[in-house]
Amino acid sequence: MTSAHTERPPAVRGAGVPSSNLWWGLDDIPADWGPCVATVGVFDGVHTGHQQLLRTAAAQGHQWGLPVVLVTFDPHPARVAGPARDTSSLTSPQRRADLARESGIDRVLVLAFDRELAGETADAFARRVLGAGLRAVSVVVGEDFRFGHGGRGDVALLRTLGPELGWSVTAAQLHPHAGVRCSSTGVRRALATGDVRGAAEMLGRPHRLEGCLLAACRRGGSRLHLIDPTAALPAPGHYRVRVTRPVAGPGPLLRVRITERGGVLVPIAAPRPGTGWSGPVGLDFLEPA
Ligand SMILES: Cc1cc2nc3c(=O)[nH]c(=O)nc-3n(C[C@H](O)[C@H](O)[C@H](O)COP(=O)(O)O)c2cc1C
Ligand SMILES: Nc1ncnc2c1ncn2[C@@H]1O[C@H](COP(=O)(O)OP(=O)(O)OP(=O)(O)O)[C@@H](O)[C@H]1O
Repeated sequence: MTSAHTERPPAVRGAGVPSSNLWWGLDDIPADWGPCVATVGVFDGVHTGHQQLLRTAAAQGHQWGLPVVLVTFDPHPARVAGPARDTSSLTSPQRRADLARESGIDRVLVLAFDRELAGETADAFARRVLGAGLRAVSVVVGEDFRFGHGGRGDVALLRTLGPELGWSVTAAQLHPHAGVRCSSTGVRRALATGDVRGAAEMLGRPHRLEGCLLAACRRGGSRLHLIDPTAALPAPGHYRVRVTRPVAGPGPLLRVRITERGGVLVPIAAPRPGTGWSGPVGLDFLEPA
């Protein structure tokens, strides 16, 4: 049996108010849960393609009077299985859940992606998670969705299992950006070249880095201590960012520097405990500066 729990974060993480719509594993699902509409995938970017898919799932839930659940994985499956590739994080599970909620998702189930889960067959995963766990009556995924050991599960398998497990399948068309499928990979590539505007176009919002400000550099500036050390950094250089804080919301525009060594230097004094600046901040990357 695959371990159901991924690591629960401390009470406050990220620059947003902690999400209350998260389940950290199958054990968190209430015993009387179901039926529901379910969608599955990493959804790291929650980019415009994902948003379109999520709105399709949300519209179905609305029409049928059912809650909509997004099943996601942490860490990114490609850190555990398959060929090595850039899996730097565009969102934390908490932020993913906040963004998913904006597209009409009611609950987010985070599954710890470990070697054991990577070894589970698509058939077994569908039965255990979508069937027994969520009691899904509708599964909504992109038409190229793959899952299960070796990525062998697909839309056709979900459709084959439908009559037995009681769900219908919607395979959503893939939303393009500049003529190619909008993808988290595309967003990571844009950030890696410093194209934060292009990344924002694909995301439908600026890319955000979340962290705490530390007094660690000269001339009164601060260093951003990233909450997630695997967060996707824009290429070294200067950028105009909007600072956001929990509850207080959008703050000032600043010019920050990403160093060659992956430091994030912010030209404001580090906060003192008890000031409005203490606690986590988010930097929304608007444009090169
Ligand atoms: C039960 C399970 C087993 C998986 N095993 C593998 C694997 O062996 N190799 C691999 O590259 N990906 C594996 N994956 C990851 C999937 O290929 C895919 O990345 C994941 O389902 C998320 O879909 P998405 O990338 O479309 O968001 C597995 C996924 C699941 C749910
Ligand atoms: N452009 C898109 N339009 C609609 N649905 C999409 C799009 N891209 C991905 N999806 C769907 O969203 C779900 C999550 O996909 P996934 O997280 O793998 O997206 P991705 O952006 O391609 O990620 P990566 O680039 O890291 O592989 C899957 O069901 C997938 O089919």
